[in-house]
This record gives sequence, C-alpha cells and structure tokens, in this order.
Amino acid sequence: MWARELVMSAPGKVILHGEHAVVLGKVALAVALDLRTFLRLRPGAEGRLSVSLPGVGVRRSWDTPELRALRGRIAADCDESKPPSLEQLDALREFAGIAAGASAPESLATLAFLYMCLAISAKYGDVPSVDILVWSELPTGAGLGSSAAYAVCLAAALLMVCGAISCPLQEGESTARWTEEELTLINSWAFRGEQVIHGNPSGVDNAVGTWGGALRYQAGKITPLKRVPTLRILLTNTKVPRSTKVLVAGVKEKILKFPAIMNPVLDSIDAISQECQSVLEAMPANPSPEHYPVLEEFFDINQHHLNVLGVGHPSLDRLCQVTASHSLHSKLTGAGGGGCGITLLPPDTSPPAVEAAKQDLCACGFECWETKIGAPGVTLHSCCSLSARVLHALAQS
Ligand SMILES: Nc1ncnc2c1ncn2[C@@H]1O[C@H](COP(=O)(O)OP(=O)(O)O)[C@@H](O)[C@H]1O
Ligand SMILES: C[C@@](O)(CCOP(=O)(O)O)CC(=O)O
Ligand SMILES: [Mg+2]
Repeated sequence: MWARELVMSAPGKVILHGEHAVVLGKVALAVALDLRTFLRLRPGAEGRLSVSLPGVGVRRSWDTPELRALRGRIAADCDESKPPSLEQLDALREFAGIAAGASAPESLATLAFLYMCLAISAKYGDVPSVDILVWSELPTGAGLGSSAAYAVCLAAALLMVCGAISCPLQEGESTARWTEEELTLINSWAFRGEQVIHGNPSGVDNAVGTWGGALRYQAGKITPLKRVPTLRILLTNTKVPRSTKVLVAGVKEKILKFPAIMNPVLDSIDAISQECQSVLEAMPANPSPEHYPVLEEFFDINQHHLNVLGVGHPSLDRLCQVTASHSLHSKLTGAGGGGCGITLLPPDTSPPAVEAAKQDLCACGFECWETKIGAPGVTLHSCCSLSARVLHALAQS
C-alpha cells in the first residue's frame, strides 16, 4: 500500500514553430514554459481510488474491486506500445457515465485518468488505493500543452505507485528527477494519455513536459537543442476556447481534400523549423537586436501558413495586428483556433513599448504576460519546496 504524500509537476510548453505539421511527421521546435501542472498523491482509504481535478470540475471516487473488475474486461493486453482501442474507450465511457462523442474537458480528463490508471496497473501492479489531486497554473485548452502536462503528471504518479519507476526523492531533498530510462517510460505512457484526449497527437507536448528545456521533435525523435539564447517572449491568451482534437482533425481533412496545395505548406513549415533551429543555435547566449529580424520574419510567414491550414481565428488576427502596430511580431502557438499567441520581444524593445502593447492587448479582452522559457521537465517535490500559492491550491481536498 502506498504510504507517502508526494507532489510532482510537469511544465506546459510553447511551440515556436511546427504545430500541426509535426502531427504529419515534420519538425517542431518547442520549449518548456514556467507554468506547471501539479499532482498531489496521498495514501487513500483502503479499497478506494479518488481523483480530484478542480480545473475541470471533476471529483470522483471508485471502489478498487470495481475498477479491478473493469480492468479485467478491458486491459488484458495493455502496453505503452499500443494505442487505446475504441472498444476500451467505449467500455470506460459506459463505466464513467460519459456519453459517446462527449468532448467536454471533464469527460476527456476522466477518461484519460481511467485509461491510464487501469492500463498502467494492469501491466505493473494492482489498482492503487490513493487520492490524486491535479491543479494547474496553465490555462486549459489554450495551446500551452495543459493536456500533456496533465498526462505526464498522471503517468509519473501511477507508474511510481505501481512500482514501475522509483521514487527518487530522498529525505531532506527538495526536488528530484527520474533516470533517462524512467523518463522514457513516463513519456510513453503520457503519450497514450494524450491519445485519449487528442485523438492523434504528435507526441511533442508530452516530450517537452517530460524532458523540459528546448527541443526539436520529429516523428518521435527528441533532440535537445544545442544552445538556446535567452528569448523574451510575450504570451497572450485570447481566451477564445478551442479543442486541439477538433483542430487537428480539421487539418487532416483539409490535407486529404487538397493534398497538392497543402503538402507544400507543410514542407515550408518544416523548413521554417529547421532554419529557425540553425539561427537559434548560432545565436550568442545574450543576442543583440540584429539577430532578431530573421526570427521575426519566420513568425510572420508561419502565421500565414497556419491560417492557410485553417487554424487561425479573428482573435489571433487581432493579436497580430495589435502587436504589429507596436512593431512586434506574433504567431499563434499550439493548435490555434483561438487560445494563445506568442510575440517576440527583441532586447531593444523598451519597457514602455512592451507596456503599451500589453495595454492594447488587454483592451481587446486578452490576458498577457511575459514568460521565461526552458523550464525543467517532470519533477518530484518535497512539500516544503513548494510556494505558498501552490501549497494553498493543493490543500483543497
Ligand atoms: N488541470 C487539468 N486537470 C484535468 N484535465 C486537464 C487539465 N488540464 C488539461 N486537462 C485536459 O486537457 C484538455 C485540454 O487539452 P487540449 O485541447 O489539448 O488543450 P491544451 O493542451 O492546449 O491546453 C482538457 O479538455 C482536459 O481534458
Ligand atoms: C497542434 C499540435 O501540434 C499541438 C497542440 O498543442 P495544444 O494541445 O494546443 O497545446 C498537435 C500535436 O502536436 O499533437
Ligand atoms: Mg493539448
């Protein structure tokens, strides 16, 4: 029986270039964000598994014998190398009282939790009697990888409780990370969780959530960027809700309909990611303003490409126009269709200019904040190493 109280966290991400194209095997460049999802794991009452997801309004509890019986029906051949099957997901929906085709955040979050819990425990151990609470600093469904950060935290917690990976946090330590091999396993299971939520994810978001930092991702191959300069980025949330699953499916449809028109766009996005990688790796750690015009042009071109793919939105057009009126360049990030955009802030941008751009963006009803990129990947924390804000959020039971 699990006896320790622990907290783990995983970062959100910003895709600099390559969203959507990455689903079709092209290169993406992504960086971890300093906004994280936290999971509190506690011993539960014997024979009960409880989950609380305040961000999406879920609070559920099940008898473990009941879950064991369900697992016996659906999870006989569960493995991190296999995607969740339609039959497995149908059985989980029926068990949880979720309507077929339901795509509300609470339904997808519950389904991903049940799938990961039953599949991981079927392979490595027993259905655990634990209480799990997940709370996030990330906006949900805004392009910053909240689904992946959720799936990475769940994978780490469930694999640890089932004994498939170690608990690396020693007494007296404030944080700890897992070995490369353990991180690879966490990443593989998190990808399965993303499949439940997204349908057809590329795997870039869970890779950043697991490894952190800045990386190049292509068809499952993860390569940390050799050198990433300190980039100042303004993140703007248009607050227009959208679903990654729906947008990814829309792009697929468009490519099937107009392959000769759309494939060159995907190739061009791939070229932008590759060129951008070369520029970033050649830039000094603290770049001067003359390094920026090329990066800014890449943002502009890619934003046009993403509009061609059909994942733009009037709110994102507005965001780009407002920042352009302050001589700043922006693009959407993540799945688009609303959600967030990123704006590059060259080092010679004066604080009053950034302030003026922020004010104009806020006047559109958007929320914006400056961010640091390159945060650490999935991490275990001792409670005393967490900020008062996080502790307070995790104190809700
Ligand atoms: N804190 C959270 N708790 C539970 N589920 C979450 C949380 N954050 C995200 N999710 C799940 O991820 C989904 C959003 O994923 P997605 O549409 O990919 O947007 P994004 O990953 O850009 O935030 C939600 O509908 C929900 O199912
Ligand atoms: C559109 C896509 O490239 C990124 C989606 O990111 P998000 O869920 O919007 O944070 C999809 C994917 O790579 O799985
Ligand atoms: Mg997502």
